[in-house]
Amino acid sequence: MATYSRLPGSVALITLQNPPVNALSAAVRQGIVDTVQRALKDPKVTSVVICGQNGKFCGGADIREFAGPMLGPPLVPMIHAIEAVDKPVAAAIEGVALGGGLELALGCHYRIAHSKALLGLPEVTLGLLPGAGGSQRLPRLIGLTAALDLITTGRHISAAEALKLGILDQVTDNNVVDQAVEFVRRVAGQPLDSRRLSTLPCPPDVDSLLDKAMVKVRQRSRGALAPVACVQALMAAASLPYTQGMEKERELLTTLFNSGQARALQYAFFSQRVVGKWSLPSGASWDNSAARPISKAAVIGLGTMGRGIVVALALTGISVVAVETQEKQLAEASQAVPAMLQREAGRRGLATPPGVISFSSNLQDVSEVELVIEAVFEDMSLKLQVFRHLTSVCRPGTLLCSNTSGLDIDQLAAVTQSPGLVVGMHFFAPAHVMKLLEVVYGPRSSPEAVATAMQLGKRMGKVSVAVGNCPGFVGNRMLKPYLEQANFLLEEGATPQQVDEALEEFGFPMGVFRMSDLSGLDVGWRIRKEAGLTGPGVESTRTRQGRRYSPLPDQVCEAGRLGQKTGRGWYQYDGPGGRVARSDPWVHIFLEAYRAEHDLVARSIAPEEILERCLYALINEGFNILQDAMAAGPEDIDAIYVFGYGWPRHHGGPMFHAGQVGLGRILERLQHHHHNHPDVPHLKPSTLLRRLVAVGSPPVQKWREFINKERVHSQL
Ligand SMILES: C[C@H](O)[C@H](C)C(=O)SCCNC(=O)CCNC(=O)[C@H](O)C(C)(C)COP(=O)([O-])OP(=O)([O-])OC[C@H]1O[C@@H](n2cnc3c(N)ncnc32)[C@H](O)[C@@H]1OP(=O)([O-])[O-]
Repeated sequence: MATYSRLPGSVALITLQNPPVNALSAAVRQGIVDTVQRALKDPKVTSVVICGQNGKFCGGADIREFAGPMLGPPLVPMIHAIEAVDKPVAAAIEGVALGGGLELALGCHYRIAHSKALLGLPEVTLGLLPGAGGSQRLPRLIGLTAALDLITTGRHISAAEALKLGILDQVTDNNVVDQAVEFVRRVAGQPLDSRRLSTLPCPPDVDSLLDKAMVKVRQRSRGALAPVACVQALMAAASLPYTQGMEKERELLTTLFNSGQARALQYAFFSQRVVGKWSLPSGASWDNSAARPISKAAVIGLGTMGRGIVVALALTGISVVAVETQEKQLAEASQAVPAMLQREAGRRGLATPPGVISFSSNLQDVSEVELVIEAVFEDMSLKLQVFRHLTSVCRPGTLLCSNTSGLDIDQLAAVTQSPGLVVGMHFFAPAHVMKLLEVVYGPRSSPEAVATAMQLGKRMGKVSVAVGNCPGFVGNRMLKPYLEQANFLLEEGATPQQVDEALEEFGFPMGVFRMSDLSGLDVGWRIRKEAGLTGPGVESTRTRQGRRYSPLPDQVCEAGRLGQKTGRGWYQYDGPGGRVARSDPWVHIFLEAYRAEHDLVARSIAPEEILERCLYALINEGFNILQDAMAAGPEDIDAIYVFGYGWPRHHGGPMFHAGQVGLGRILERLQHHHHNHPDVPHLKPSTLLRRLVAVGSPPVQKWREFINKERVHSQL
């Protein structure tokens, strides 16, 4: 709703009220229509100020309403009515003015903001475009170039930048409502024509800026619809009169609104928030488990991951003891880390946190910290050694966390005096940049330890997801069948390019083989050796441990081809460290020889089959993970894949995508492929998938409830 009050000096104050972000729900829109009418009719009122309750102006349209029919007064005429008012109307912006919230402010004649406010039109991140006049009014106010940047990126800008761009008329450190009231009193009676943005001409697109932008946006968007529609709306603004431009904006918005991509992106928006409300099979959860405050932490092992973790911690202002026992590595890290910290602080517009990192080669120096993150080489015996040492050095009650990407957390906990204080904190490279953090709880991890790690993740600006302790946790456990299917497809006739093209066409930034070359083929090779799947004494057959196995990647590594780091892998590069992948004749000859050696006849494989086998195998493992209660719900899995594995956000995530394709279809295709490949267990449809199809394939938002019910009735 919106309240009305009359302030001394004939100013009407309209306050939006819809916690927590005063989103423009039907009730708020009705409230605005009613209060603006009232201000109009009140002869004693000479000017109007619109503000938001609880220190936030407005977070935009109410995204929760998008799933249902649109009720209440529409936004566009509501904002037109404000613009048409013949008394000055000022928006007093505090906290945020985003999406429809900024569009509402653009309908006002003046905009005053607090210096800490954030502004923007992030609709594109929700698969939409500014649909309440933003795509038509903003370019008229700040020009095409700046409008193009804000609308196609959806980025939030500071009040200082908004003032510089000309969006704001004033920025204040004081009470913004008081400032706005004083401002409108001062301008009352002045002509308003030039303040009505819809009446101003839109600067013409003299340098075909928009055509060039369209080419770039199409390349960058990898199949996402909204960025393209944003440019089309701006093209309308630059070439059509306002009313027709608005017609085009409405048309484009309707198309986007009804697109699966918009639903996927809105689901991703809420998934990112749902995972913060974590719960464990024990019943412990975010709202009944207290996190411990952390002001001093330590990181053990200063390789690539360790250095990134030190920076991520330091950026929160926590003091960090960075420990590395190898002198050479320590020397390099103590050079590199401060520079990384400065760079990252600069990128985030933060001042570099003062002197919060100390370097040491002595594990004794972590005796006073509250939390330790171990990031040494991915070898269980080494990690056990470190944990044994830590449990003797650290003071009682210290949380011990491991950055392992898939080793058994409970085995590490077992060598400590307080297994309840051991959790996994699985970062993704580069650890100070990638948003995802898997917080891994073992059967003995205490709710307090999980709560503390989740809270710390939030402080580092991470999307933290609580997951159960199983081999590969969630992300890497699902990646295994995806990688295996890709290798099997090569055996059967595909090329690395064909597989990668199909996945990149789907929207992945990089296909599986280019990604493997980037992260280094030796990483997987070492894990397969440790699992006894390959290595000296292991027979080179295509069946290992009772299931189909492709020795292809092992043989590529045995040929010294470890990816970008050696300049050769599944592709060739311009020397070690090269970034540009080019098809390599060696690989094609190698594949033909391999098929001949194993009597395999190459066949042509369509992109559809490549997608089905790689993605459905991954999705199927997602269902097994939900069945095993290693993730609380589909949103957890989808947030992991969107923020950690490059799953295209406009497809929502693997589990959401399964719902969009149709669970019946996924089941039928898995059965088809499993029938053709009975020696590949991860193609065998998960019981949970079968159960969901059997009960009519409820929408993804209903799975969490269904799984909990099934678990109670031990159907799973
Ligand atoms: C016509 C028009 O052109 C179009 C079509 C539109 O306008 S489309 C809409 C465009 N607007 C946006 O894209 C802004 C989206 N919101 C945000 O970016 C952030 O929320 C925030 C504003 C920067 C605050 O961040 P935060 O970190 O302080 O808190 P939070 O945890 O994120 O949010 C706190 C709680 O508020 C909920 N929430 C936030 N914004 C919301 C919104 N616009 N609608 C509904 N709920 C919203 C959120 O789900 C969470 O709920 P719960 O989990 O507690 O139940």
